[in-house]
Order: sequence, then C-alpha cells, then structure tokens
Amino acid sequence: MPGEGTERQPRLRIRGVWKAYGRRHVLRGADLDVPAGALVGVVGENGSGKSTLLRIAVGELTPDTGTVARAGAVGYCPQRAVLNDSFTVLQHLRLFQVAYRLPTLARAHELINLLAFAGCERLRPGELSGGTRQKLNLLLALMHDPQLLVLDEPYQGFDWDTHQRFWALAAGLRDAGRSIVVVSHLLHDLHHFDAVGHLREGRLSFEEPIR
Ligand SMILES: Nc1ncnc2c1ncn2[C@@H]1O[C@H](COP(=O)(O)OP(=O)(O)OP(=O)(O)O)[C@@H](O)[C@H]1O
Repeated sequence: MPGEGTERQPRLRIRGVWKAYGRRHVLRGADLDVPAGALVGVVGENGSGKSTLLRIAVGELTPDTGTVARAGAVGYCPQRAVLNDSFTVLQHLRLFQVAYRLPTLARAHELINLLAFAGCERLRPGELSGGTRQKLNLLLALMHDPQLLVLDEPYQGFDWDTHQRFWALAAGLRDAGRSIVVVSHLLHDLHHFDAVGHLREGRLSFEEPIR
C-alpha cells in the first residue's frame, strides 16, 4: 500500500471504505494513502467507482462503512463543474476568495496565466467553451493553494498545450510538497504519476508503492 513503510504521513488516508447505491455495491473495502509530496493516479473502467471514491475522500459523500482522514486544506475539482451562470468568471473568483478567506486574488491570477485563460474575467460560464469552463473549475479548486488536491478528470476538454501545462503545474505542486490524487482515463498520462491505483471490483490495488 502506498505510504506504508515511508516516513511521510498521509494527508489523505482512506481505510476499508464501502459504498452502495441501493443494491449496487460500488466500493467494497477501498484503501488509499496519499502522502505529502505524492502525485497519485486513480484509474478504472467507467462506473468502477472513481468519482464515488473521490467524493467520499473530500467529504461530499458519506461511506457506508470505513474511515477517511484528511490533513490540511482541501482543493476539490469535481468531474462536473459546479458553476453559476448568474456570475461572471471574476465574480466566481471573488466568491471563492471570500469562502477561502484569501486576502488577494494573486494566486488566482497566476493560475489564469498558467492555464492560458486570460481575457475571460467578464464572461459568464455559459459564454465559455467547455475546455475554458473546465479551466475555471480547476482554478477554483487550486486558488487557495491547498495541501491536498483531489482532482476528478481535471483536464477534460483541454487542448494539448493546456494539458501539458496542467501536468507541469501538478508536478510543481507535488515537488512543493502538496498531495495530489487525480482520476485519469488517459493511458499516455500514467507516467506522470508516482503511483497508479486500479479500481476493480470496489477495491484499489497498487502494483508498485509510491516512488
Ligand atoms: N448518486 C447515485 N445514485 C445511484 N447510482 C450512482 C450514483 N452515483 C453513481 N452511481 C453509480 O455508481 C457507479 C459508480 O459511479 P462513479 O461515477 O463513481 O464511477 P466512475 O468510475 O467515476 O465512472 P466514469 O469513469 O464513467 O466517470 C455507476 O454504476 C453509477 O451509475
């Protein structure tokens, strides 16, 4: 299991989590450790329970049994962007600035430049392309520089250049000690991870421990 046998304390520890929707048992004893300074991938077939696991990881869903322990601030990028079309991009940033109690939007502006997303501040989500909406979704998860990042297919709709920028950003955050877990579908992205957990029959298995 990743994290065991290392000195790094996990920022996220999931133990023995079970979750059913009605009679459908999606998670059946899933375990996951994400230590500081680790970039961990979660892969699996459609419907294998990846989003369910991440929603449980951030506390949006309650497991039927099992435990979840988190340390530090959490940034969650859900699979489907939760944006409000009454607000412009800038108003979203202001809203989250208040929620996160940030003195400035300095980090948000850095991320806007990093994700090549400048010039959209006065637009509403409905006026943005799908990829640009996703950039906003990701930015809202990262703008408070959380210690634990939980990202559910964060690069859906990104063009190749932005896709590469995302991975450079993730690697930089990992190297700065953040803990990152990413749901991915893309085989050519697996080499970015320190460890890849395969979700099969409701359990996560790691072929190799975290590097
Ligand atoms: N709120 C819900 N109510 C009932 N069933 C649900 C609910 N959410 C998810 N499911 C079911 O649980 C299973 C796992 O869903 P989940 O979204 O976690 O899978 P996933 O691995 O993230 O899928 P994908 O790769 O398609 O995003 C699916 O069969 C799904 O239909």
